[in-house]
Amino acid sequence: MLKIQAEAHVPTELGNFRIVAFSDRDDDWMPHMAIIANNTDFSKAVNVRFHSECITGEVFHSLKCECGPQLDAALSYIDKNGGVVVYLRQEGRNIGIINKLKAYALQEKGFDTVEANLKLGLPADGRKFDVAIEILNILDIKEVNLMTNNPEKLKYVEESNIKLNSRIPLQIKANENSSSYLKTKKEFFGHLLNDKDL
Ligand SMILES: Nc1nc2c(ncn2[C@@H]2O[C@H](COP(=O)(O)OP(=O)(O)OP(=O)(O)O)[C@@H](O)[C@H]2O)c(=O)[nH]1
Ligand SMILES: [Zn+2]
Repeated sequence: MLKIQAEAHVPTELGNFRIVAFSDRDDDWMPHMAIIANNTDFSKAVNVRFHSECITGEVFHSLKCECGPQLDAALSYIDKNGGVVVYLRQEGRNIGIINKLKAYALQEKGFDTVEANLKLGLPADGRKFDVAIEILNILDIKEVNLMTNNPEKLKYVEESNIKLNSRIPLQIKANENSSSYLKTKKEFFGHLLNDKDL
């Protein structure tokens, strides 16, 4: 059963957070995590982001996607307004970093982000967000303002026991590398993105 395995306070450049690791195993090297701002008021709707891991964007500052700036924006937002980032170990929309790099290699040949996954025999998006809902329940969060542009994440909350109070858009302006990736997100996945920043 998923449970809190460890937690500690960590000061960061973007704020002081409590970082909590969740797993059903105490020897899990890749646990899901919650990054919780100190000033979070759990008696009101909590600002929450479900964020899927992207090592290329968040650690290596890749310009192919907007995951790094989105994560930083979400952390800065919760530092100011209270809230929780649920960091999910779903690298590459849950196909893993090896397959994501294979997909990137196909993208170099002209396939878009969805076509590349499909050509590898993998789903366009292999994620489920039940585990994020489970984590909110463990944290006893009853109502959320969800920081996302992804309608699928909103649907998971709407269909859960947690109340969706509002959506907080989290759109990062495209650069020349990320523009086609973001356009595919809007066209294929129906992401709620403003055209002017694509
Ligand atoms: N397979 C694949 N995954 C990618 C690619 N680019 C980024 N990703 C992954 O896409 C995921 C993006 O996660 P999120 O930012 O949480 O989710 P999102 O669906 O974009 O929704 P919001 O950001 O909430 O609007 C991460 O797991 C990235 O590793 C790609 O070209 N191919
Ligand atoms: Zn990314």
